[in-house]
Amino acid sequence: MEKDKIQLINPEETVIKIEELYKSFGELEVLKGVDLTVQKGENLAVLGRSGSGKSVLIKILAGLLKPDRGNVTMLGKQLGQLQPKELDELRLRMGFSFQSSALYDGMSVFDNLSFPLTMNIKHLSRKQVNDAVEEALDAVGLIDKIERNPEELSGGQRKRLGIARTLIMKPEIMLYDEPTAGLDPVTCAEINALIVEVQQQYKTSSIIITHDLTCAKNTCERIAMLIDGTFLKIGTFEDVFNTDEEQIKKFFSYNFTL
Ligand SMILES: Nc1ncnc2c1ncn2[C@@H]1O[C@H](COP(=O)(O)OP(=O)(O)OP(=O)(O)O)[C@@H](O)[C@H]1O
Repeated sequence: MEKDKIQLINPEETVIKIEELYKSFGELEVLKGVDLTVQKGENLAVLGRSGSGKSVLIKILAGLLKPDRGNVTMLGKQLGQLQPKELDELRLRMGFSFQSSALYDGMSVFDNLSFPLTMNIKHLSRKQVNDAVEEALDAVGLIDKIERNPEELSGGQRKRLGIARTLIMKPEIMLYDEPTAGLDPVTCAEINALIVEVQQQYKTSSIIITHDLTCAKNTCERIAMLIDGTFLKIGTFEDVFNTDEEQIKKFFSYNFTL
């Protein structure tokens, strides 16, 4: 897959802007002045060692954690200035593919999708709900599983269902936390392809937190390397891969699975 051939929708428009972000837990300084922008239509991977603060960063973007200092602007709204209702409205414009986003195992695949839709958008007709569920399942290649229960699906299919559950709300931003973790190489490749399809079909802009270099290379226009609490290097995969920075070279040498 050749990511550099994808045309960004509007590379001039910034949809995520992170400025001078700090977060500590007691004595532990995790984020120490993080700056980052994501352009409209772009997929950006955040790479970093275990414990470097990737999940903390994505939780701040999702509004689940508050930073100690700094600003996050998403879709033109500054997170720190939003009232709870405004934050909820903003979050409806974002899709989350987190490991913790558990599926409802007691409900069918159809109900797993129709439930969040009808919870968030009132007064939809039965046909509108059916059409939306079918469109989201079609997008992730699970239309034939519509009457199954999630526990009957494989790990990769469950991941797809989780993504469909966010797509049903037509998100403008997608946040993926370790989308390929725990999957075999073939399933990883399928999820990577799906992430790119979502970007193209739904015109999303995304941040993808990952350890998986193949995922970063095949799904993202740019990579941001989180080391010692800041982004040491941001650029194309090749820019980052070919850097002389010792800590980045070490990260790539231990993670080289391409
Ligand atoms: N709520 C919390 N309270 C205290 N410490 C926390 C909390 N959340 C995260 N940390 C600490 O912050 C650091 C960064 O954690 P984080 O989960 O962001 O790492 P990560 O880069 O996502 O790692 P991994 O790749 O292993 O998932 C870790 O040392 C972690 O123990």
